[in-house]
Amino acid sequence: MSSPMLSRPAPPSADPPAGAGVVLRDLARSFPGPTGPVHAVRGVDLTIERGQTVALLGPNGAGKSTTIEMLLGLTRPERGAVEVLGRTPGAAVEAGLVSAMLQTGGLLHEVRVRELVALTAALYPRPRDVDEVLALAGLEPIASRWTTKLSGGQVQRVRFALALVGDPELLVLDEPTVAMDVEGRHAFWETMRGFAAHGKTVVFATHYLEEADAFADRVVLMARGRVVGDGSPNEVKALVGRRTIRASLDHVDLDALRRLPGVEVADRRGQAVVLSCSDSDAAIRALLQAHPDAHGVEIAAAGLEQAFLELTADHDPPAAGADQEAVR
Ligand SMILES: Nc1ncnc2c1ncn2[C@@H]1O[C@H](COP(=O)(O)OP(=O)(O)OP(=O)(O)O)[C@@H](O)[C@H]1O
Repeated sequence: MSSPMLSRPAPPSADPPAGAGVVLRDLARSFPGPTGPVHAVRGVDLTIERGQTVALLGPNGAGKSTTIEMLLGLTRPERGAVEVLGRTPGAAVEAGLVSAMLQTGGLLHEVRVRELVALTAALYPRPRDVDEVLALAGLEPIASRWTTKLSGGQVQRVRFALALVGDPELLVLDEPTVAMDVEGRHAFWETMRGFAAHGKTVVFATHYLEEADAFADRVVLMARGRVVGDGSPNEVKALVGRRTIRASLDHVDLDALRRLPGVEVADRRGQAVVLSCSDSDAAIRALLQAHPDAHGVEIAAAGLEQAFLELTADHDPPAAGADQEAVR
């Protein structure tokens, strides 16, 4: 992909865009690979309401970027249809309704940060105030720096400013916080929260389970070119339904713990035992009855990572040539 943002001149128009945020219907796309076609996206159906913040979560090669490229009209689908704010992707971009922050693409050289944000603002019919955007993206201290003199995290923040300055209705972000440090990531998501609170639609791809969990209203799990789970972060976790009980117990027989009702797996981690449960209510009752001396007892819902691993395990055969890697 050649550009970190989509920013096109738009005819001035005050008409509110109609329709759902994004509709993807039976989208499919494959690429030629060394051992046959790589089926990057294999029939994705998704409707994203306006105002939703949706995380596309999946491991490397799941098809997130290809889906995003089709959503933005940068890649033509082999099959299926895309509608963005009631229009074709191209028309939505032309109207200045969509901005994107993609994984690749450099910044314009020979300009300073502030100039670049101002130049981009001039492409849009109703841009945001440049100083406000510089402040939102945490760029005030480096506003007069040349774009060639920035760290990876600073480049990401500039790209974020460029995506925000057009005040789009839909913001599409492909792994936006890669290269940001923890503080930068935190500030980024705080700003995104403010953006989404104005009723804007946000779609972002991420490997970071905690980001999807903390920021999205809805998590769409993708694996091997398909949607394998879809719901709120809590619903996705409930799809698996597993909970973990952790307790400190002296002199306990792990095999006996494994035989307790509702317990699937029992492990020892230092002083504690950890029980992975299919029925945590039954398991905790049985555990406390058998071991009234148990202390430091904690029950936790499954993380998204566990949900992801269970939902994608042996779902279907891998796409030809598609590398399967673990989520971070
Ligand atoms: N232009 C292309 N040519 C050939 N294969 C491609 C191309 N683009 C994507 N692919 C392949 O399609 C599959 C899906 O890739 P895609 O980039 O959409 O996944 P992803 O979920 O975004 O992964 P990542 O998290 O690593 O960015 C991968 O196997 C990838 O190698």
